[in-house]
Amino acid sequence: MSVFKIEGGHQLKGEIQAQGAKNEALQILCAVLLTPEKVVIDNIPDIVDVNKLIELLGKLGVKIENLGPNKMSFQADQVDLDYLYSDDFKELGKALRGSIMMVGPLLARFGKGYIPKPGGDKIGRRRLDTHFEGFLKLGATFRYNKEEYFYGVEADKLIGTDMLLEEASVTGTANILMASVLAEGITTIYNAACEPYLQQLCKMLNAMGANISGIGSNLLTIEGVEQLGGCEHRMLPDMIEIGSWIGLAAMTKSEITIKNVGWEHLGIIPNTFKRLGITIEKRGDDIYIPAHKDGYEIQSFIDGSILTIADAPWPGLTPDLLSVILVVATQARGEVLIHQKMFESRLFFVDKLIDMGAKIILCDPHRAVVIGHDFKSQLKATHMSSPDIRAGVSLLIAALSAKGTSVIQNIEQIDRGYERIDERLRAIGAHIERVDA
Ligand SMILES: CC(=O)N[C@H]1[C@@H](OP(=O)(O)OP(=O)(O)OC[C@H]2O[C@@H](n3ccc(=O)[nH]c3=O)[C@H](O)[C@@H]2O)O[C@H](CO)[C@@H](O)[C@@H]1O
Ligand SMILES: C=C(OP(=O)(O)O)C(=O)O
Repeated sequence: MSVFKIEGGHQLKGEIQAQGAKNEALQILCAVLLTPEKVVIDNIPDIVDVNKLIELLGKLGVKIENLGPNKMSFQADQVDLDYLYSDDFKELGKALRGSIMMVGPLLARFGKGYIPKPGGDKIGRRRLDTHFEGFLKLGATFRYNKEEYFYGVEADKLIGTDMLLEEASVTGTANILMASVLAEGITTIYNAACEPYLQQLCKMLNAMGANISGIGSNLLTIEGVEQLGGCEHRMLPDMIEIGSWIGLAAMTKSEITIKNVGWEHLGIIPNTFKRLGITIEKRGDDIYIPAHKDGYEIQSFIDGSILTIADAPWPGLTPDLLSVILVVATQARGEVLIHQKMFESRLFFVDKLIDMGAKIILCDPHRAVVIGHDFKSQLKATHMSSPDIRAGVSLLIAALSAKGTSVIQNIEQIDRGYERIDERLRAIGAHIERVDA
């Protein structure tokens, strides 16, 4: 097993290109199961979770061709449904969160979809009720094997209906949407999640011949069609990675340009970093972050009270950036309350930051107050383990800004979502090595 060895305290400089979006990729790749025709996908991030899903598709019989860097074609014309009953599927299927989104397409096209309880980050309860309630509404039957943690849905035919989701679940909306595009009649999904990931999925499905309206809103209307065809699709840049690089630049006082970010899809993210006092310049489709030589100052609310940064379903702030925002605040001038509303175990990594000398009070599992050092005191290097993908990258950012050499274990968590992170960071001057432990 490898670890990252990081010598902190160096300024970085240069350009970094954002990879394709992980969470979009997981949806888009599942959608290839909806058609026997060829689907060409570009800007696929070369990361562990995505590669595992591609492996799963391959084992299901999907023909996969490499068409160049980050570009592949997929053809699901000979799907081997027997694979769904294999032990191999039970093992591989539970290795990532995104595999759950194979259920909707399989149910819609083949009348059955099975999946072991999916993995993903251990960041609190991650229920799947929204997914299965949606399938039930479309007419499917549901069974769950408690011993094996194995879920299954079956239906001879899906019938469109109106549904109001209990919560705007990202993967839940994608799953139900992919089932309903081939259902008979009209389906409406209200309280639908509408992240750019989902907008992209809707656009792709329409390019395949689906009839979805309301894209980008929380009310999707889907007129079912009998079959879908092939298409070409290009993934957006990963907004979570972009946010991570903004945080990295500020915290290491580095001048960094993030190339081709897809500004119009970043929502509230740039403004949230501006709230922390970080200067973000739009240069064409790039983000330019100057070196923050004099630090950065957290804004207060208009009435002078302490700023709160909280997550919310899109177009609110994605919960996946709160860990990065928290770590960046540890060197800001001022204080902020970080409120992680969605997940109850995502803030525990702050213990490590406190060990490194950060001033943080964990008020409860959802809220932490951060009092910034204004660079008057550097964080101290330490040994730490990456608990989840975003806490992992946040600890990595902390280590790059800290004094001395840190070691991060369990870096598979970071590799789940960040493509060749060590190599790309070295290219802009980071002192980071992947070493065998
Ligand atoms: C593979 C993938 O795409 N993963 C993302 C997806 O996970 P995922 O789709 O699993 O997450 P969900 O959107 O279903 O829900 C996330 C959590 O937020 C809670 N919740 C959700 C909606 C809501 O309106 N209120 C609410 O409290 C849920 O109960 C759950 O605890 O969306 C999450 C929320 O953006 C992200 O953190 C994950 O990176
Ligand atoms: C929580 C995340 O991923 P997953 O849903 O795949 O665990 C994430 O990307 O931050």
